[in-house]
Amino acid sequence: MPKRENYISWDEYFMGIALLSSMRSKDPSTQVGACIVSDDNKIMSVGYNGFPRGCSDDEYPWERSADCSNDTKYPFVCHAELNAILNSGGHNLSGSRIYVALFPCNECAKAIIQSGIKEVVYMSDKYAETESTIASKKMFLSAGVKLTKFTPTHKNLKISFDESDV
Ligand SMILES: Nc1nc(=O)n([C@H]2C[C@H](O)[C@@H](COP(=O)(O)O)O2)cc1CO
Ligand SMILES: [Zn+2]
Repeated sequence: MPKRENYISWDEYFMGIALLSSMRSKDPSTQVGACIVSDDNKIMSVGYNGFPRGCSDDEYPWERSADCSNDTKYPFVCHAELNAILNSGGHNLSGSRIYVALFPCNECAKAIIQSGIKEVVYMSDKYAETESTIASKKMFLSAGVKLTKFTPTHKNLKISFDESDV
């Protein structure tokens, strides 16, 4: 029997895991997931955006704007990329790549560079015009981190929990 042809690529597999992780996010406006992969395609870590451990999703604000910035989510939320780096349990991430649904901010860019991640594969760049993203790109360029826009061959993937589909 010939092998299956319609299997997903490595990039689709890892971005798929990043997107599945993002579905755990409680952020009502933007859900971001990240997946860190070694140069021999082993998954090192995953993460999604959320409040730090012990900071209840039900107590901290999910607002995007307020008179006082501490009444918004921004000072408190831990980004998907930082969570993925911190969740890697101290493993050496040198030479790895990070798959992320949304282009990294300047704070995550610093953590990505300092942890030795060599490539960022991203899907959306919806905040490309912001100072934060412009600063990220400047640092990634200086640090020699490769930036790759994700190019899927499948338009979408279906996951079914129906046991008769196995
Ligand atoms: N690269 C990123 N990774 C992330 O995890 N985030 C998170 C922070 C917030 O929880 C949310 C963005 O919210 P909003 O400004 O689109 O309502 O996504 C944001 C960015 C953008 O730089
Ligand atoms: Zn960030």
